Amino acid sequence: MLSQVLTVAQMRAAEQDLIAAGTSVEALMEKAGHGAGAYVHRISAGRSVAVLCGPGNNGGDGYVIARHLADRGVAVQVFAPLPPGTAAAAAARAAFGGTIHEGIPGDLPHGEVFVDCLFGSGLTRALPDDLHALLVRLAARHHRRVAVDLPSGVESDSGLPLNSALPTYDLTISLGAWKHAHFAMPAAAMMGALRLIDIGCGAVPGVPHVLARPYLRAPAADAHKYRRGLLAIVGGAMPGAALLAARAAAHAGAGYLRLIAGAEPDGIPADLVVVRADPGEALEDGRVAAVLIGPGLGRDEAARVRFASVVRCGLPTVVDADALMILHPAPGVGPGMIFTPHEGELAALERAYGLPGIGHKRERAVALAAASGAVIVAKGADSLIAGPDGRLLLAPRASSWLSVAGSGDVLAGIIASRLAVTRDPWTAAAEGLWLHGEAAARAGAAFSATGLADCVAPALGSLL
Ligand SMILES: NC(=O)C1=CN([C@@H]2O[C@H](COP(=O)(O)OP(=O)(O)OC[C@H]3O[C@@H](n4cnc5c(N)ncnc54)[C@H](OP(=O)(O)O)[C@@H]3O)[C@@H](O)[C@H]2O)[C@@H](O)CC1
Ligand SMILES: Nc1ncnc2c1ncn2[C@@H]1O[C@H](COP(=O)(O)OP(=O)(O)O)[C@@H](O)[C@H]1O
Ligand SMILES: [K+]
Repeated sequence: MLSQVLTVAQMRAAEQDLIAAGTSVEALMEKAGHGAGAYVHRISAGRSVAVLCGPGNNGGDGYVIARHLADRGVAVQVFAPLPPGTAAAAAARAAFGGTIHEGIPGDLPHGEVFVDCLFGSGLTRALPDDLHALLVRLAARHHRRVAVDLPSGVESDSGLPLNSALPTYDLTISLGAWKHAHFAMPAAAMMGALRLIDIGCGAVPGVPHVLARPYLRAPAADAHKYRRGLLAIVGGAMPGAALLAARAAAHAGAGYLRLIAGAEPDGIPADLVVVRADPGEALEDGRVAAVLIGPGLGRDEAARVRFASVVRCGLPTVVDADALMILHPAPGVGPGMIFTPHEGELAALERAYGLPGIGHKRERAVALAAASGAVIVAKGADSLIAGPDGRLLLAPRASSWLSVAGSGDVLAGIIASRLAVTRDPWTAAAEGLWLHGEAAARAGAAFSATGLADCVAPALGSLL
């Protein structure tokens, strides 16, 4: 329930449910403000705090936070360019009783922590110039910046900034539930670390969730290599990418890896079995649990023939890279498969399936999943997973060092390995994407794709 991601309308409905069940808006604001205030208190470590309060209930949270800090002896100043416009915010302001700077002051303090409670989910349009300037100036005069619920000026449902030159934050404290902006670019990049305050919202059926740490098990006591999963990687014109995917797959759980080579690979690792046969024949082995095709495949006629052989075998398949660019809707293409497009490949798939390609990334991925029957792992700085049944998982921000050539091949190898183990596309996509992010966190800075692949086993080990 605490992993659910809500739109503004769903958040309002969830709050209305709480109010209907007997909790007042003031009580919800108190809970939210106390939770957020505790984080700000910890960050301030006793040093001065400036809270910018807007006219709505986000501003109301700000007054509760200010009171929480003042009660603990923190020097806190409130900036309130507009008077409270809701009863709950007015009551919270009255209860604060400390220094409030009204209007737009000329002189602003320098201090340790700035708390942005100007606007939250009620933002309906770009900030007017005077409020925008006040926000930017206050943010610039403080070392640490905290956004409450959302950075002001960010649209909650889209993650789009409605003003240019908005501040960035060290911490964003979401209230009640996650919002889409917390996971969508470009907003997610402005927010710093993310924390959530539980105010008791119930589970909303059918909404997206945040990708969670999976539960994995070591192989069963009586496991053998085939039972753990035989993954066949269908290579093509450029063998390096398939070898990289294989290196990652080897560390992600599959018991046996077989490369059905196209071009002759150099430097084959000793633990990789290379088969030089037509994929159609090679995949007839009834022990193959899953297939990966795409990394280094090429896009020529030979690539199309190899892809057609994979489709005919009807096995659970990860379709990546070049294979996504030559793919067309056909019997056997989609159901039981995982497509792993980056933005360019997503656009190509939308053209292939006659989709308009409009709306939020999450809506485009859900539409492609429904049209194709495949599980879609839409990659990028805001990766997500969409299922043909409409399910959606949003990945927490991963290391930006993943923006290195070959990290997509590593992801494809990990997901394919999990597919060989689990035989379930949805589970494999979720486990694989999580392992990729965790491997990147362990790889540190400036890693190569090979270095990333070598961190997959420790990432997996951390889940056992
Ligand atoms: N409800 C609950 O139970 C709980 C809610 N909680 C908190 O409430 C927040 C949502 O509160 P909210 O709906 O009052 O919205 P908020 O973002 O404070 O401001 C909206 C006001 O600003 C105005 N306005 C909008 N855009 C503008 C602009 N660009 N420039 C100028 N004005 C603009 C708009 O009026 P308008 O002019 O559009 O009619 C309206 O007056 C949420 O983020 C969370 O922090 C928590 O306490 C938990 C319990
Ligand atoms: N800035 C970023 N932050 C987080 N993850 C990123 C970022 N840039 C790229 N990635 C991830 O790295 C991988 C890149 O894959 P892809 O675009 O296919 O690259 P390649 O083809 O070079 O392997 C994807 O999993 C993507 O989600
Ligand atoms: K805010």
